[in-house]
Amino acid sequence: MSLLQVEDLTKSFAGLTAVDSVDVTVADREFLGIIGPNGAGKTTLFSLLAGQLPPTRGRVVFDGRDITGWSPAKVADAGLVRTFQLMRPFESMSVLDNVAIAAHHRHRSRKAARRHALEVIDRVQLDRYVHSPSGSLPTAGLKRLELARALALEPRLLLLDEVLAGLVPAERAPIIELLREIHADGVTVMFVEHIMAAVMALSERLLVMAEGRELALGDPQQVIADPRVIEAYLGEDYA
Ligand SMILES: Nc1ncnc2c1ncn2[C@@H]1O[C@H](COP(=O)(O)OP(=O)(O)OP(=O)(O)O)[C@@H](O)[C@H]1O
Repeated sequence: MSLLQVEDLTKSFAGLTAVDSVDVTVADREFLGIIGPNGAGKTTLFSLLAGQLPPTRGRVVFDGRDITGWSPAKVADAGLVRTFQLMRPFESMSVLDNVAIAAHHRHRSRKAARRHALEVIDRVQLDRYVHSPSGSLPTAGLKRLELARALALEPRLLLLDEVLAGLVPAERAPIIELLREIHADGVTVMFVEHIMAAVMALSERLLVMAEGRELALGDPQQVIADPRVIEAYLGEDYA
């Protein structure tokens, strides 16, 4: 069963078409990797799906409802949640308070929101930082906090935008494992990432974007062997 249907999705910025007639269907509980060169339109696609940008053209259907043009808050309430490449926690506030603010969208009472926030903080293994100001977290901790804030919204579909960027390889492995667990818990994931080892370890299908368009979509092993993908993104060294 499909959870997300994207039809002819297009976004133009004064003369530049950042996302150009993208059609993609994501199955419930799928893990879809998305790769492509800088400026390919990956982040803009996420902004269109999550309601941060209105499309110039096209339609987004999520869980059977046409959510095109909905506000980010309404989209998140429906269960479609994104993380950001540039993380923006409230730095002077504790990890707990940052996650509790997100949890409040699902839990009306302060007590229930804090209880849910603590569960999510445990889930992402940030428990030893629970009362620390989020500005004091190391980069890997900030990544976990960004995941926790998204998970506190109880997503059905999670859009992950370069959650591994800025991490050294030793820090990546536990986050990759965490993403695997989140997916195994039943969350559908769309995963924009440049770290190919992670993309290949996690993705069930792979979408390659270039110049706003779909260049290839399908089985990850087949997609990375496609000469057009090698030329546009991976380079001969990868192949
Ligand atoms: N608000 C905006 N106004 C004008 N142009 C924009 C805007 N946002 C993005 N663009 C342009 O749209 C194109 C796609 O950008 P986008 O950030 O979506 O690419 P990306 O694939 O996410 O790249 P990266 O891998 O570097 O994050 C780029 O040429 C970018 O400069």
